Amino acid sequence: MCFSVVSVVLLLFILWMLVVKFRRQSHRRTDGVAKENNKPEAVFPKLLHSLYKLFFSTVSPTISGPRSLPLLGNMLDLAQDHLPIHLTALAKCYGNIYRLNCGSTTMVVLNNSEIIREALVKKWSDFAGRPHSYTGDIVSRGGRTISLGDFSEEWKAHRRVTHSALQRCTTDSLHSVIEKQAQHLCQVLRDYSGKAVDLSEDFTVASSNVITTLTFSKAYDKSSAELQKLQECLNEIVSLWGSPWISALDSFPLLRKFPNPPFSRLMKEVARRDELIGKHIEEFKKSEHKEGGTLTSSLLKCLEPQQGAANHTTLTDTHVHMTTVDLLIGGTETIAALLNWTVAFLLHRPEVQDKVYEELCCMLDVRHPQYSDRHKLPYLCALISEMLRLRPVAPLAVPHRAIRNSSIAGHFIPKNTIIIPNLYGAHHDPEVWDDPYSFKPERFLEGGGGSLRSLIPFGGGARLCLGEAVAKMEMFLFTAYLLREFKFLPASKEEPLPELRGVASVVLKVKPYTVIAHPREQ
Ligand code: HEM
Repeated sequence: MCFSVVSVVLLLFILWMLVVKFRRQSHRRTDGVAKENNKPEAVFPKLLHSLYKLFFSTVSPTISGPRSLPLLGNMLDLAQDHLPIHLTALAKCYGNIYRLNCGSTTMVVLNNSEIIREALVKKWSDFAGRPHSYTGDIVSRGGRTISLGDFSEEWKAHRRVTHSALQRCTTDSLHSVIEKQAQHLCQVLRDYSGKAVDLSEDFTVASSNVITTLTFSKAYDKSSAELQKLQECLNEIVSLWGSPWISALDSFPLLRKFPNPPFSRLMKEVARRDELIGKHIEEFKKSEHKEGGTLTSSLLKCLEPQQGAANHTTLTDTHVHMTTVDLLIGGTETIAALLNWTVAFLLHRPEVQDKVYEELCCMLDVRHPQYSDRHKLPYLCALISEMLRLRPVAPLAVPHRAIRNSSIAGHFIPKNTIIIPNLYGAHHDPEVWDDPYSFKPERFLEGGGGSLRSLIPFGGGARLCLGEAVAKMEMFLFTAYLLREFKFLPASKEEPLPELRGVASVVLKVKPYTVIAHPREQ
C-alpha cells in the first residue's frame, strides 16, 4: 500500500517535471520546425514517447528478463550487494542473454563466452561504444579517459597513441620494473618475520609502483603520504562510482535535484585526484626524466606539433592527464586484487603452493624467474589462468553501448542498448566448465579440460583491456617470486580461512584477511 502511494506520487512528480521540461524546450526554439512543435499537441507525443521509453523496453521482445517494476524498472536487481553472482543466478532463469530496465535505459546482459565474443569481438564495430552518463562524464572529464570515452575519432587516436607508448615501455623496461617491485615486495614480506598480516596494501603498493615507474619513473614507499593520498582518492572514486546512490543519478535525472552526500563526496574526490595527478605531471615536465623513455614522455611528445605534419593529433594535455588516471585505476587495484585472491585460495588448497614451488625449483634451480620461463612452468600458468577464471577482477567488464542497430545470438539489439558482458557468469558456466565453482588449476594442464578460448577476463575486440600484456607479465612474475620465496600459512588455527565470495564493485575483491608469509628454505 505504502509502496503504491510512493509510486503514484513519484509518477505524478515525473509527469509534472516532463511537462515543465518540454514547455521550456518548446519556448526556447525559434526555427520553423520548432515553431511547429510549439503547438501544445506536438509536446504531448514527445511526452508520451518519453513515458513509453520509461516503461517499455525497445529490445527484441524475444529477449526475456526479470519483471520490471513501474518506474523502478530492475533497479532492485542492479542494487544487489554481489551483482555478478546475482546476474549469474538470473541467467539460470532467463538464459544466457536477458534484458534489464533501468529508468529509460535498456540493458542486455550476456552470460556466456560465445555470446560475449560475438558482441565484443565478431561485431566489435557495432558494440564498441560506451554509455553516455552524467556521472561517467564527471569522473572522466567529459569522456576523455580511454575506459569511459565513447567510440570516436578522438578516442581512437587516444587509445592508439597510449597503446603504442605502452608497447614501447613493455619491450624496453617493463620486465625490469616488475622484477624490482617483486624483489622489493619479497623483502617487505620477509621483514614481517612470520607475523600474521593483511597483505592487501603491500600488493597495492607493488602494482601501483609498476604503473608510476612506467609513467613518471617514480616509485613510492608504503609509508609515503603522497602515495597514500593518491590511492585513497582513486579507491574512493571507484567505490563511490560503483555505488547505487551514484548510478541512480544516471537513470533517474530527477534525483540530481536532491541533495546526495555520496555524490558530493565523489565530486570532491575527483577534484582532489585532478589536483594530485596535475601536480605529478607538472613535476615530471620539469624533471630530468622528461626526455626519457617513460610513457608520459612518449605521450607528451605526441602533443608537440611535428614538422610538416598538419594537425597530426587531436589530443591535449587533458588526454595525457586522463591516461595516467586510466592506467593507475586499471593497473593497480586489478593486479592487487588478483594477488590477494591467489593467496586466499592457496590457503584453502595448500598443496597447490607446494606443487608450484617444486616446479619453480626444478625448472629454475636457484635462478630468478623470467617471463620467458612461462612455457617451462605449466602449473604456475595453470594457477594464474584458474584465478583469472574464478575471480575475474573486472567481473562485469565495463558496459558497452550499441552504436548502431545490430543483433546478438539472433536477437535484435537497437542502437544505444547497453551491453553488460558478465565475465563472472561466463567463467562459471556449467556448460563449459566442469565443476565451475571449484578451485582447480589442474583443469588448465594438458588434458585437464579447461578451455583457454572460453577464458575472457580481459574482455575483447576494440575495447580489449589496454593493460593485458602488462597484467600478464605482472601476474606471472609477482606470483613466481612470491611462491618461490614463501609458503603462505593461515593466521592461526582458530581463525577461519578467508571467505571466498568477496565484495563486488567495479573490481571484485576478497574480504580483508590476515596471513603468515613463511620464508621457504632456499
Ligand atoms: C588482471 C588484471 C586485469 C584485468 C582482469 C583487466 C580486465 C579488464 C576488462 C575486463 C576491461 C574492460 C574490457 C571491455 O570493456 O570489454 C578492461 C579495460 C581496461 N583496462 Fe584492464 N584489466 C587488468 C589490468 C589492467 C592493467 C594492468 C592496466 C593498465 C596498465 C589496465 C588498463 C585498462 C584500460 C585502460 C581499460 C579500458 C580499455 C578501453 O576501454 O578501451 N588493465 N580491463
